Order: sequence, then structure tokens, then C-alpha cells
Amino acid sequence: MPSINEDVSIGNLGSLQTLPDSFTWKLTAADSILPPSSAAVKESIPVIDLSDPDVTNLLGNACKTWGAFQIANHGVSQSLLDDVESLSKTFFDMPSERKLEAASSNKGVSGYGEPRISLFFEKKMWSEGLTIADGSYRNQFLTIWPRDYTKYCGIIEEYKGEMEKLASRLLSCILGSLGVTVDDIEWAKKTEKSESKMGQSVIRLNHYPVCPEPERAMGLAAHTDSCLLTILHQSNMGGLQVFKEESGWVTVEPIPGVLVVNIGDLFHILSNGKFPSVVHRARVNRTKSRISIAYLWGGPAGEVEISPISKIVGPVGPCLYRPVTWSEYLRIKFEVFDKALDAIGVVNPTN
Ligand SMILES: O=C(O)CCC(=O)C(=O)O
Ligand SMILES: [Fe+2]
Repeated sequence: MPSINEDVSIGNLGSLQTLPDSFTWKLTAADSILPPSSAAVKESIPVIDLSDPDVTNLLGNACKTWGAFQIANHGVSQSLLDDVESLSKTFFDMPSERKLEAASSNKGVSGYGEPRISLFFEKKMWSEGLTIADGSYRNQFLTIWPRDYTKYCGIIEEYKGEMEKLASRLLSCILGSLGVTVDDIEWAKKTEKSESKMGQSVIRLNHYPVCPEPERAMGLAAHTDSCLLTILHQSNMGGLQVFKEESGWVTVEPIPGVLVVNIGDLFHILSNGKFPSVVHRARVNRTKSRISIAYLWGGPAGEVEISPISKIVGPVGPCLYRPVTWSEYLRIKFEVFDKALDAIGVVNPTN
């Protein structure tokens, strides 16, 4: 059994019988709430059927109220969701040394490692992840899975393609709820017309191993996503919680085949602050491990700036943010973390 002060490898967390000090969080009672019981009032983010005739309003309300929702009838096949989940499981089940062969380099985002936001927290998080941000995953897959390389690359490609389609569909619908269309946003219009790729995205496979003391551990600490929106597939194990001012931490119960969508910081900017970018986190479990697959959609490719949609900015709602590209925003986020939106805020005269 590892001693409390031993330097622990994140690839073996699931085998630990005690919670090392470096992974022990000081949480208040309100903060330590674990799934499935969440907020005192049992509530959760809305589940929206994408084939509902009222889908635009439903999405708009969910974005305004929660900055998050779940979607059914999204068109992504269950077999693809199962495939990407089992790919993740196959990877995380490997011995630590094998996983480390896919370790992310110092500078790069892609690869295996602890959550990138770990930098901003004193205590370590009870999770490991594989980030697929560019084509370098192909080399990593070749090293890890020389025989099944083509199959696994195919699953990732297909998943990316499906998520990209779904993300653009959600963008159109959500814009509709703001009374605008893709034609009101230069980059969105261009990508739709030319049918060029919507561009930048990151897939993050997350694994939360079983934990001897889930009450005092944190799978993934509270954060907002930096992208436009995130589409998350969670396995049948709960753990995701979203924060709502009036209710505190609210658990997002997994529903088979249903995907979770989070509004990210860039959509908050696009909506000129109308949609909150939801603060969320992941808790862990004593007896069951959990996998989640996050597709973080950054929006337009290249150095395209995102700014509040001019049509919704007016005398009653002055422009709150300056234009920013996703890559610039990411740089700011990884300097100042939860102050990133403030850092690009525009100070408006008070009258
Ligand atoms: O695992 C989860 O439920 C949340 C994952 C997440 O928030 C992320 O990858 O950004
Ligand atoms: Fe997230």
C-alpha cells in the first residue's frame, strides 16, 4: 500500500487504498456534496428532445437559465458512443507505463496526462485523461495500438465528424433563440456557405478511477470550458455537477444515449453575456469508475475573432467583451484561469 506522502502516479490511482494527502481536498459541507444526492431541491438541467417543434425556445431558455442542458434525439448513433467509450476504457485499463507512452509533451495540449487545469489548484485531481487536439493522436495510437491503429483512428475521425455536425446544428438553433441566424455572424456564414470545416475542436477522454474517499477527493475541479460549447458523453455513472447560484451543486444524472451540452466562455462572449458559461466539476465514486468523453468545440478555424454578435448589442446592452480568437483566449485562460472573461471585458461608461 503506498504511503501517504508517496509521489503517486495518476495512471494507478484506482489501485490506491488510501487517499494521499496531495489528493485530499478541504471541502465545506455545501461543497462536498456527492452524486446522486445533489442540491437540497432536487432539480436538474433540462433534457431537450432535438426533434421537438419548440426546440429553439427550449434551448434558449436552458442556455439563459443554466448554461447547460441534455439532448435526446441528437442523431449520433448509440454504437458510435459505445465505440468511443470502449476505446477510452481500453486505453485507461492499460498499465501506467503504456499510457505514459502517449504522455503530452511539456508544451503540447495533446496526449495523456492530468487535467490541464491542475496548474491552478493546490491539490491533485482524481482523474487521468487523453486529449486529442490535433493529428498527433495518430502517432500515439500507432505506438499504443499497433494492431488496432486503423480501427481506433477511424472511431475518433467518425466521432469528430458527428460532433462537428451536431455542434453546428446546435449553434444555428441557439442563435435562433437570440433572434439571429448564422448569416449575422461573418465566420459562421462563411463556414456554412463554403461547407468548410468548422475548425477547431478538442476531444478529451476523461477517466475517474474508483476512490477510497470520494467525499474528500475531486475528479475535476470547478471550471468553465473555454470553447464555444462542449458536448459531453458520460458513461452510465454519474459524477458531473453544474453550479447554479440559487441551488449550489446540481448533479447531472446520466441518461442512456443522452448527451450533455455546456455553454463555454466563447459562447458567453458571443451572446454578450446573455448565456452563462456554466461552472461545472466532476466528483468520483468509491465503487465504480467513470468515463466521460468531452468534445470541446472552439468554433471557426484559423485566426478568426469571436465577438458579441452586433445585432444583439445595442444601447440597452452595451458590448461587454472585446473580440478574441480561441487560441488567444486559451492563452489568457491559462494565465489567469477564472479571471479570463474579466481580462477581455470592455469597460463601458455607466450612462
Ligand atoms: O467528466 C465530466 O463529467 C466533465 C468533464 C469536463 O468538464 C471537461 O472535460 O471539461
Ligand atoms: Fe469542462
